[in-house]
Amino acid sequence: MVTFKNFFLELIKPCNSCHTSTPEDQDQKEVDVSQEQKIFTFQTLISATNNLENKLGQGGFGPVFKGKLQDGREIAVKKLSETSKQGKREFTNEAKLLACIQHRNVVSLLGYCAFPEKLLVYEYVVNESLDKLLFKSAKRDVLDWKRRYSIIVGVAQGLLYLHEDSRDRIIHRDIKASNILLDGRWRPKIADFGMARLYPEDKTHVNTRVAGTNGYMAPEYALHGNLSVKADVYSYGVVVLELISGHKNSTFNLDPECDNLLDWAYKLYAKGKSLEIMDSTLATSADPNQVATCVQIGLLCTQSDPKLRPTMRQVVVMLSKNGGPLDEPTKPGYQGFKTRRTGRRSNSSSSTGNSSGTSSRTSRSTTMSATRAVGGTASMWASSSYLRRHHPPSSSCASSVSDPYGKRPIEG
Ligand SMILES: Nc1ncnc2c1ncn2[C@@H]1O[C@H](COP(=O)(O)OP(=O)(O)OP(=O)(O)O)[C@@H](O)[C@H]1O
Repeated sequence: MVTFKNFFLELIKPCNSCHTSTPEDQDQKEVDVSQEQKIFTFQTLISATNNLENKLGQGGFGPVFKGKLQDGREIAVKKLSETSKQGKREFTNEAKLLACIQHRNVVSLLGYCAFPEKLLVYEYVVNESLDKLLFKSAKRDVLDWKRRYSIIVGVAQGLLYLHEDSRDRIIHRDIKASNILLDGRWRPKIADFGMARLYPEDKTHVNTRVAGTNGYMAPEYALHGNLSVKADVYSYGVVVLELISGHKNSTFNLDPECDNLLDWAYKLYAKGKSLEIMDSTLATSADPNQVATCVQIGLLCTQSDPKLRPTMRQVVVMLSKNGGPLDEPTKPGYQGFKTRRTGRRSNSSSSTGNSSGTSSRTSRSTTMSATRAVGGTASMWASSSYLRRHHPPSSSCASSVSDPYGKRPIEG
């Protein structure tokens, strides 16, 4: 049996010699050479975190603590909660994927401790997560338009790297404001790879069990478990609209006619009033053309049909000065979904080796996640009588319903 320690050794050694091709990545590599991922002793991390005292937050698989290594580097330490069964798998998944990733818009994994506690050690990202500033803080105005725009661009570049330019092609599956950390220069770093999936180059999508967070999950993924890079594009679009408006999609309640932030943004866009979704704290800093472009990009990314959504490469081009005219977005949400959902989901394109047994498990997982995982219009369809009729909850899913973090286990 491969021990946890051996697992990491096998994993990390070859990745330290990963080759990168672009000059930008080579810059990054110089930094990484001096900060190789390593095995930390439990004692080192206990001292560094002052006995796991300074808690930064609580994630799906355990608490995160702030610490400082003897060499002065600040760290964030994620501890696998003993009670978390799904956490063990997410924990290993996160380490495995992050060990091979090097990009300025993706958080760096510095190392780990396997015994007696399982701990992952990251660079500490000083301004912590975007959600804390955007939704929970009176300090929202520190995020002026220039910063928000650079977050929009940086997250797009990080996702493009994951989808197309990293050694393994990766779908993050849980892009949301709390998984975007901001460094001292307000540059975004994508974090939390517990649920990320590799996907084969020759497949456009895979069928999988659903895992994700309320308000950010693409409809085809939440309902059918159809996972492709376009699920991340959708979540990215939600984050873009949240950044512009300062409102959280899943708790949006500004307009009784609109089920969620996406509907509201589309309604105003269709009336030629996109700028009205803008957070009032941006009034003095905003560049109206950029804001309008970003609203349109957010709406293009959250279109119900994944084929209509742009790729992250196209988003990066749209955000560049030479982006040119943008397409007209179609309505976000579940438009067109009712008709596609009438048949049983086909597994023909699955590359995950789903047996029929897995398939029915996928269907049940999908139901439960969708019921509590998508906001606004999405929750309308997710919790609709249609969904209950076609995907009745099963006892095997019941335990997941009580998961306070809205996460679902990933398959092996
Ligand atoms: N490297 C880091 N630097 C600074 N703060 C961090 C770092 N990693 C995590 N945090 C803080 O710890 C909190 C918990 O992180 P974690 O990724 O475990 O969970 P989450 O994304 O908030 O929730 P969930 O696991 O349900 O998605 C984050 O919201 C963030 O504020």
